[in-house]
Amino acid sequence: MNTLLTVKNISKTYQKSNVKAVSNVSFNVNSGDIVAFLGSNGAGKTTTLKVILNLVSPDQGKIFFNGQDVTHNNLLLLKNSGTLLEGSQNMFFALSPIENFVYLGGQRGLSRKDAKKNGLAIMEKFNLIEKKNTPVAELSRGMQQIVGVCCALIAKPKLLILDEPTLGLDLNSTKTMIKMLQFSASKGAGIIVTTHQLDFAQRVANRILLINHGKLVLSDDIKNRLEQLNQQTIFLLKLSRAISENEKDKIVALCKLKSITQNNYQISVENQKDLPQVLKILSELPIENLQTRTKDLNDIFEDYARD
Ligand SMILES: Nc1ncnc2c1ncn2[C@@H]1O[C@H](COP(=O)(O)OP(=O)(O)OP(=O)(O)O)[C@@H](O)[C@H]1O
Repeated sequence: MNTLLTVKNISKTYQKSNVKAVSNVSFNVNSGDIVAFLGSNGAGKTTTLKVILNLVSPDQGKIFFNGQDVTHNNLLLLKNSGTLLEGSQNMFFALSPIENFVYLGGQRGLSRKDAKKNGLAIMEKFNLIEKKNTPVAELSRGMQQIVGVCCALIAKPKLLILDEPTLGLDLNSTKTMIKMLQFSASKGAGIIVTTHQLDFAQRVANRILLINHGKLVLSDDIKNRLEQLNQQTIFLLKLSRAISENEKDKIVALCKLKSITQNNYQISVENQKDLPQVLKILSELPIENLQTRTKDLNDIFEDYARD
């Protein structure tokens, strides 16, 4: 798959607040990629997206689209991308979804007929077709979000940049969103999606970018990273009493022990050869409940998005 977007060494300090929001960030988005761009509040995700879209000018670094430098002249990027940015509206609230599709589709070179057809086909998938003539201002927040995503997808762009597209969406709409994004990626689109919903990120994306205090701290294939993490065995234990100091010493000599709540513990066995010995220690504890669990994106996030 070819590289659609290259972000190279971008940095941005906001003069007003003197905050270094983005620090030397680099990554690629390939055709067919769904990249989950994750990080805590204020980590620098939106600023990075705004630099890509030339809405914020970087202090250093370059943006390339299809190999062409679009850092300061992003017409090519805008022509080939669909965006949904947090807090800024990519549609007109006084207009209905259909009117927005026709206007925004027209800007992207679509005929009225095709703009309507594309927009309504997406609304239908979200079961929202009966609202096609209702002004966007009169829709619920979740519905507005869906119409925003329809507008971003209207011209079947090569690059999709979606800032928190699942904000306010119910379970069914989130599932539809996952299917739509995966369908677009299967047709060759490259997608960057920011979200705080890690289960959504894990279900939709094939790659993860994690930013912390403006610095990219992880860029990896999600499956690979989870497979690596799940070489470990994790036990969740509920005991009838607290672990004694002596028991604690035996456990931490072999594995990691984390106290969750009173009498509830998590034990992570990193080395499989230690498992028989760990099981022996566990068999001597007053266990009320024992579960094993696999690691997920929450664990990656906890490891990398610390202060
Ligand atoms: N226009 C601005 N002027 C000054 N500082 C800003 C501006 N926009 C963002 N910042 C600061 O830059 C940092 C990064 O903000 P940004 O919006 O990029 O984070 P984010 O990762 O998108 O956060 P969230 O998940 O909360 O949306 C924050 O400390 C924020 O206060």
